[in-house]
Amino acid sequence: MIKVQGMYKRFGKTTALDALDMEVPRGSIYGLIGPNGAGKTTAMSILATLMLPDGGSAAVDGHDVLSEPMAVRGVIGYMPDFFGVYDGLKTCEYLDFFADAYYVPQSRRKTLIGELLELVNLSDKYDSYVDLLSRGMKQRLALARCLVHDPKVLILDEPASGLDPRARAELKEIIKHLKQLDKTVLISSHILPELGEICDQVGIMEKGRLISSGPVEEITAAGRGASLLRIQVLDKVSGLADFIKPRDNVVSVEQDEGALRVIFRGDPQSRGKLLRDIIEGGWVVTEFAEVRRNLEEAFMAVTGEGVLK
Ligand SMILES: Nc1ncnc2c1ncn2[C@@H]1O[C@H](COP(=O)(O)OP(=O)(O)OP(=O)(O)O)[C@@H](O)[C@H]1O
Repeated sequence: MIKVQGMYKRFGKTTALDALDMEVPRGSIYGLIGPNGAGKTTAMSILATLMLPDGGSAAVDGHDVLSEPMAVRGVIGYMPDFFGVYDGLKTCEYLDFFADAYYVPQSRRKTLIGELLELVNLSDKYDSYVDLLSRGMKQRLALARCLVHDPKVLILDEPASGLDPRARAELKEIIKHLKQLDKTVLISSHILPELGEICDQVGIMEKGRLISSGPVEEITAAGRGASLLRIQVLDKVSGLADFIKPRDNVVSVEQDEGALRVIFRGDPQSRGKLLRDIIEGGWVVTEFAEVRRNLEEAFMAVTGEGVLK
């Protein structure tokens, strides 16, 4: 549904997108994950036809973003990371305004607005002023606004940012519902474990490139050949952490109660060598196993990032 090929974008000396390639399958919920400044917003703005790339190409539902921007706008609903609502407008008027902007006939608007407010759990706010809604409600209203023209694709830039856990959970449920309505959803976020739960596919972005992508299970299982090992020994655990840290192929070592969680980027032979070295170092090994990582750990293994928002 979305295809980006070799896309470049520079702002002065900053390269925001550096030959970005990305494919979002039709009907999927695709999570775009990356640290601040990775280029997520830039990529989404270009797909939303609000910014021109310096090179490369992108198409949404077969429409080229450069040569057919109006066709692209017809098939997408875009929710930016920061948006305003208008003072003195009621929720129903706000949606009516956007439905009008998308040429929805007046005769259909009242029913449509009722349906959209129901979809985003705001039916009881029909007559409320939009600037008085809570942040979570404004976020849901913005999502409803993206849907007035029944687009096939939704491009949501950090929709969960700044929301409390309950509001995030509500948003997640709505996004899952959108999938049932056959929408394709491209969503960016820093809230990695949550994205893992709702996304079918994930792309990990760093420095303007997609450095890893695929089904969530694949990314969490194998992020670029890195694996998560759980190592348990009878005693001297902290000594073992110091012993392992400087070794080849070791990305990070964390002590988790009595065990070590080691992100290791090496082939089975080098993993075997690590085990042999530990035993020869005098430790009694009671567990040495690969465990499934959550999305956050996969992200860190792939990007080598230690700090996340
Ligand atoms: N209008 C602009 N002018 C100058 N530099 C920009 C502009 N927009 C983005 N950049 C730079 O391009 C890079 C990518 O920014 P972008 O906002 O796309 O990243 P992001 O992944 O969305 O980050 P965040 O998670 O913080 O929103 C950053 O280095 C940013 O400073």
